Amino acid sequence: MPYIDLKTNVTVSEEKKTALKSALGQAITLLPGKSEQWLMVGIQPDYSLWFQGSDAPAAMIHVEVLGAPNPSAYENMSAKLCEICAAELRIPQNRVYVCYSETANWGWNGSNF
Ligand SMILES: O=C(O)c1cc2cc(O)c(O)cc2[nH]1
Repeated sequence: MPYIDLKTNVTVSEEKKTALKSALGQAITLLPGKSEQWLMVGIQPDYSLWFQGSDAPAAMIHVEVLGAPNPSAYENMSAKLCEICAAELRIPQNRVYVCYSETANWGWNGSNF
């Protein structure tokens, strides 16, 4: 049950949101045991976001996962997420932060995994 929350100061069309959702659904498979089947995605366009004092196109991505994937998987995931931001949103890869959170306690459908 991963969750990806993408905030960006770029405007994102509905069509592009769908493309992003699908790309993120593929990207999550880079983390062993994770898949789009349990993935929740949030996309927040037009977000007030500054990086290095500039509001040029940028993105902040939070990836939350149950458990603790191998750190090398996070390397691959960061590369892919930055590629997606560049390809889909025209955001330079050096204006994208990716932050990972791991938790042992995750609720769904009235109880915890
Ligand atoms: O995506 C995961 O991390 C995930 C999905 C899933 C489904 C399930 O029934 C479990 O007991 C654990 C679990 N983890």
